[in-house]
Amino acid sequence: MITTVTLNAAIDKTYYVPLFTQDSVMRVQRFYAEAGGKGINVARVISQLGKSVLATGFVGGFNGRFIRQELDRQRIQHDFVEVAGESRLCLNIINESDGGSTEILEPGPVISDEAMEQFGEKLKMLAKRSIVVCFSGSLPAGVPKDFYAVLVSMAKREGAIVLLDTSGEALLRGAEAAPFMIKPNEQEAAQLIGETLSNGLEIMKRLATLERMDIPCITVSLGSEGSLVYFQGAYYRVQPPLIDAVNTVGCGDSFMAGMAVCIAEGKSIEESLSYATAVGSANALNEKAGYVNKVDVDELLKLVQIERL
Ligand SMILES: Nc1ncnc2c1ncn2[C@@H]1O[C@H](COP(=O)(O)OP(=O)(O)OP(=O)(O)O)[C@@H](O)[C@H]1O
Ligand SMILES: O=P(O)(O)OC[C@@]1(O)O[C@H](CO)[C@@H](O)[C@@H]1O
Repeated sequence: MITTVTLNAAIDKTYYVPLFTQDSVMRVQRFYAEAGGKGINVARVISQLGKSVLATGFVGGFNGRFIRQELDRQRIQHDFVEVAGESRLCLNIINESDGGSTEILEPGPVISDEAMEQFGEKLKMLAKRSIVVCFSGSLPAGVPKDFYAVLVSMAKREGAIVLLDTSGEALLRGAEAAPFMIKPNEQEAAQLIGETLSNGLEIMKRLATLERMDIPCITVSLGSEGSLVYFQGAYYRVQPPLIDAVNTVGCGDSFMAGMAVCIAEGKSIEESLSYATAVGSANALNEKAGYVNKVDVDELLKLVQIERL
């Protein structure tokens, strides 16, 4: 089984407006409301790829009930810790005139010590049954900055392969617990090494050789440019096909879903990266965030290019 963890779950609302203009009244043409937050997106995409997955984390309030109901409707197994307060609402406004996207993300509920303890117990039990545990997204308020580091170590002790996709200090601290894979974007990678380098490959190489970083797989994702990857001493560049992107929010989560599926099935790094790249690109073809069509994935996979550097 694959388990995905979303500590800061959300209702993701995607608004399509003809022209996004600041300081104006805008009428929404089409909109979607989905169970979201990065780990939940990962779970949904894994399920759309036809694989078994369970989503866990914290949910609360009316929004939390909506999230559980949506997961039930989509037949995705879940086991969340209920918390006081409301799970957040995250807005993604797509400007149809140029395809640009503006995200407005609420902070989410404050997590109590008791809820954190309860979650730790749940995670131990789930990680024991999981081949892969994938942690994704920002930390909610109340949670210590090293919470991912604690959870990553816990899941590893239970025998799971751990993937971590987060940012800022949560990533800096979480990376120290040596998950199997991290997926920073270029800016986050630069933050990890503590300096700005203009060349993606330079960033990648510096990152991979940091002594405190004992991570077998580091993927620096570059949007439509694909990704630069370090895996056990080797470097790769992966190039997605050229597509007409509709909504790129959730591409990173879809990439993580592809990696989780392949790692759980023991696929080679080349196969895993190619597949994950196709899954990431397939998400961009969809109006909803964290949604893929398996037929698109299979077609795009034929066009992904991977080279060992
Ligand atoms: N416009 C695009 N065209 C083709 N493939 C894309 C595009 N955008 C993203 N992808 C694919 O998805 C992968 C992950 O995307 P990206 O680098 O945008 O992740 P991210 O910044 O973590 O996204 P998010 O946080 O919104 O989920 C890329 O490496 C690439 O393979
Ligand atoms: O605040 P976080 O957890 O970093 O990001 C949350 C979020 O922007 O990420 C997803 C897209 O990747 C959206 O579903 C969600 O709203």
